[in-house]
Amino acid sequence: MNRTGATGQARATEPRPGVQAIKPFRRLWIALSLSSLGHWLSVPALTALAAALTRGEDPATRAQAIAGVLVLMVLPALLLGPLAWPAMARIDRRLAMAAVDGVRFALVLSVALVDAVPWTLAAAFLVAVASLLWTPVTVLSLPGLVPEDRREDARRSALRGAYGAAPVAAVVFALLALAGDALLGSGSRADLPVYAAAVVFLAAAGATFAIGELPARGAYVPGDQRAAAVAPLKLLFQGQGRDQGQGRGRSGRDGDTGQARQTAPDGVPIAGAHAAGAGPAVREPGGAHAATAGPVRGLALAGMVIALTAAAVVAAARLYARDLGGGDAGYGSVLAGLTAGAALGLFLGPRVLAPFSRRRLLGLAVIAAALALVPVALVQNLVVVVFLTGVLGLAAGVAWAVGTRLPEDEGRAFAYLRAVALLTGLIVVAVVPPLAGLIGEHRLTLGDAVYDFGGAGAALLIAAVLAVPAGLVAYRKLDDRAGVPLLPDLSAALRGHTYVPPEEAAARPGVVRDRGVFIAFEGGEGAGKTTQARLAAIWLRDHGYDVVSTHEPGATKIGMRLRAMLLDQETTGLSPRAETLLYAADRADHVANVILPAMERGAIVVSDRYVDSSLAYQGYGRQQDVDAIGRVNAWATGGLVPDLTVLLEVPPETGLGRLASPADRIEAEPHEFHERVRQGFHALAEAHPERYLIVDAGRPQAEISREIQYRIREILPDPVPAGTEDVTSTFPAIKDL
Ligand SMILES: Nc1ncnc2c1ncn2[C@@H]1O[C@H](COP(=O)(O)OP(=O)(O)O)[C@@H](O)[C@H]1O
Ligand SMILES: Cc1cn([C@H]2C[C@H](O)[C@@H](COP(=O)(O)OP(=O)(O)O)O2)c(=O)[nH]c1=O
Repeated sequence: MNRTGATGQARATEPRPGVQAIKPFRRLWIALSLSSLGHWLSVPALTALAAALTRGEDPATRAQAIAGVLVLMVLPALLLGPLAWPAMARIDRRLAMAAVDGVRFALVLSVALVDAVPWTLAAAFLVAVASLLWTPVTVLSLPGLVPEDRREDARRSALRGAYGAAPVAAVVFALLALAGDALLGSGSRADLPVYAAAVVFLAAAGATFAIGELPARGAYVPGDQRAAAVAPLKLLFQGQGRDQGQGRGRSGRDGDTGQARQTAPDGVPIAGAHAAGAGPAVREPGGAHAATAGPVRGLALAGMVIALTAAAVVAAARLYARDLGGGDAGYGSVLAGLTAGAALGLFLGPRVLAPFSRRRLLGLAVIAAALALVPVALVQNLVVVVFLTGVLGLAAGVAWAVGTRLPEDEGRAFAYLRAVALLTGLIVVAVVPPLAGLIGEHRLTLGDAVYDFGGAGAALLIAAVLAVPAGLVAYRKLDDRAGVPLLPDLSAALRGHTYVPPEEAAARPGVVRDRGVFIAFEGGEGAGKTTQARLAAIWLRDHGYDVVSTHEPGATKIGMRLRAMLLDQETTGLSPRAETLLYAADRADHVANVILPAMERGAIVVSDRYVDSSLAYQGYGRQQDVDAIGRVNAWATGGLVPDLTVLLEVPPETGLGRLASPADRIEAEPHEFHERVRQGFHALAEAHPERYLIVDAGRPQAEISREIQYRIREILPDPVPAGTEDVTSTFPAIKDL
């Protein structure tokens, strides 16, 4: 923590007003969030109504009614998801969504009035179909509402609205059930939450209508939203391995975005956080290729376990809460525990144990979710069950966030994980309630001890018995640090660094990590790297540090010759691999002859560009294998990773517009190239927020350098007294170099 009370990226965007300040976006956000709230509320409301309508019937009929509602609410995402995209591109989205939410209002209201199971089931299906439309509406509308450099923030904010509505809905449902019980007698008004869901949909329709400025149509390029519109069943049928094989070369359109996607409540992705590109910290040779069968199967198993545990809880919750004496309020509380835990897990996932292997973390989170299901099934106390489902949700949320960002899968991990999870979820919600009904209630007597258990608890236990070994196998298959003991690895990660087994450390004499500090400045052309690197160096020197300012390419004698070859417009036909190796050669020389000697004597090294430039330009920009480039560079540098990388972000047109001198070979690349580079840098930084500072470099130089000074102070050997930046920010801004 620092004086601004935030870390990394949060601080970087702090001085800017939130994306919610953009009025049309705020209106879209409100409408989307209300609509999501209606969706999430209608899940327990319709399930509880189905349960109430079959109250007098045998347990099997009851279980089928509950399973029916849940199955019909999952089915559309599995079958119809991709169809929503072209549909939403062609019509007036604002009016369509207002109408759709109006229809959902009428549907849900009619369910409460008709009071019949078949109509409840039909409405559940139709409500879920309508939910599919919101994601394409949001994604397709953003370009018209939000400037390009805020779009990522906007997507994330939309995601938070859509996901965050789930725990809110569960709490609202529980409160309504409680209120219904208190005011009208126990269990008498199962339709109260249904009316509430109808009202929320009506409000959503009104809010959608009020958006006003939503761009009417257009902005749909079939190729662009390709990953978002993948048909889950097709993906499963074809198999991830084949898809990956096709995508690996990052050639053509296939690997162009490098984005992972996240879902809205309907399970359809909102193009979301970038896939975490392999940063320079690629240290584990085994972890780089996911195209091999083991990790793919591991990912599939992980998706199955996440869905198995979470869907089992959702499916059993109504019956289980009743068995534990909690009724609908208890049902809502269990769902609230699960969804709040999951929301927290999704938020923490990318941040948790940052130096720890992501694949190991995914495996561990999956095992944790599976293990949490055991006490959920066995403990006969509703309060404890709510708490434990929160733990389960947390583990599942972390697993989901980590699994969908696995860099090696080139953005496909999300679509695949989602497809596996949807199918598993569908099967689980179809099977668990009938299984619970089939098992029925039993009493175990062991001596004096009596243990009552209901079918729901037993069904959950069966799910746990399946999930735990599946989780263990998933961990085994995902583990990219097999042979590295888990406990020291975890404890090193808790202390903020990556565990290096003693043998490996001995074999890496070149890397000096306990002396000196290494800071890299990265970003696109004209972002201000040179300016800010120099300002930072001046500031550090002013505080008595031994500072070595350096840059890439061309900081050594050989490097200068390589630089001339690399940047000369006359150099034509240089193959991307040769270009990569020349930059890596320059870097190897740079590390060996400039950076390491400086660090050995305890200096602070400030470098204008480092490994990330190769990952972003040669990897993302030239659409080469980012992992392979990471490995080449890890070898070239002996694994030296900066303590801090300052990423200066500006749209390419702004940065290129700042440059006065004629374009060099790389600057002369087309706009799409520079856009890919920018996205690449962003993905790299997002993958390791703990050692990046992302700065909006469109602001005045002094403001930027102050922000950088705050962050650098955190990693300096001796703290620079707070307040010095106020003095040093008056440094004359360094003009062009
Ligand atoms: N924050 C800023 N706002 C406006 N212009 C800037 C800013 N930072 C740097 N510049 C100017 O932009 C140009 C490129 O800056 P430079 O530091 O050389 O970028 P880079 O090293 O990233 O290519 C220079 O003329 C510099 O004075
Ligand atoms: C270090 C590095 C630079 N580059 C490119 C980016 C720049 O266009 C060029 C470096 O030129 P330079 O004149 O140093 O540009 P800048 O002031 O923007 O840093 O080389 C790579 O493509 N890969 C790399 O690994």
